[in-house]
Amino acid sequence: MTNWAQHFALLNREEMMDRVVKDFAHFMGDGKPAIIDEVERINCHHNFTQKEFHMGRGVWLSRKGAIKADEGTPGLIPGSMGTASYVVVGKGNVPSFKSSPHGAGRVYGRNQARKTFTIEDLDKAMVGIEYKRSAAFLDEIPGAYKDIDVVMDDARDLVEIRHTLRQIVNVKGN
Ligand SMILES: Nc1nc2c(ncn2[C@@H]2O[C@H](COP(=O)(O)O)[C@@H](O)[C@H]2O)c(=O)[nH]1
Ligand SMILES: [Mn+2]
Repeated sequence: MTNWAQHFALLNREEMMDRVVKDFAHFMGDGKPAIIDEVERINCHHNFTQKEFHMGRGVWLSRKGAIKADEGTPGLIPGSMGTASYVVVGKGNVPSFKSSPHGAGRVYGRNQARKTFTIEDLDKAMVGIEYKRSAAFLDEIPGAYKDIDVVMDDARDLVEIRHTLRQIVNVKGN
């Protein structure tokens, strides 16, 4: 059942990426879709459990708030709607069970963030980034998350940074 659910989730992520590529090709094209040269796809998930082999034995490993960071495995570590995100490659760190953080992680819980921040705070945090202005996103304001650069520095034994991505547009559903 776990394998089936994981496979279902993988196919969902593939479908989402297919749609992004298709829409991007339309956006870039002049009347007809542009030809997109897709060089690499990083299909990276967090919050899952699977059977793996670690330190000499088979274990059921749950990565909660974590991604797999096996040696050479590409991954994504997002910051927040207003800060940098990282394309990484795993180092296969044994004591961490070949894992790394899945994102910046929260300083404020969702309810706490909604009570602490205002829409004006969100406007200030999102200067220069195109986003859908709504109080519905106050719980995801960049200030509700840890500093991603500190998190990345703490994770230096777990992953190598390949690319640092800067936010231009943020799209969230509400
Ligand atoms: N690049 C973006 N990263 C984001 C955004 N909102 C949250 N985050 C980061 O992702 C992780 C995981 O999110 P979660 O919804 O599973 O908690 C989180 O810790 C943040 O670091 C975003 O809009 N863009
Ligand atoms: Mn999530």
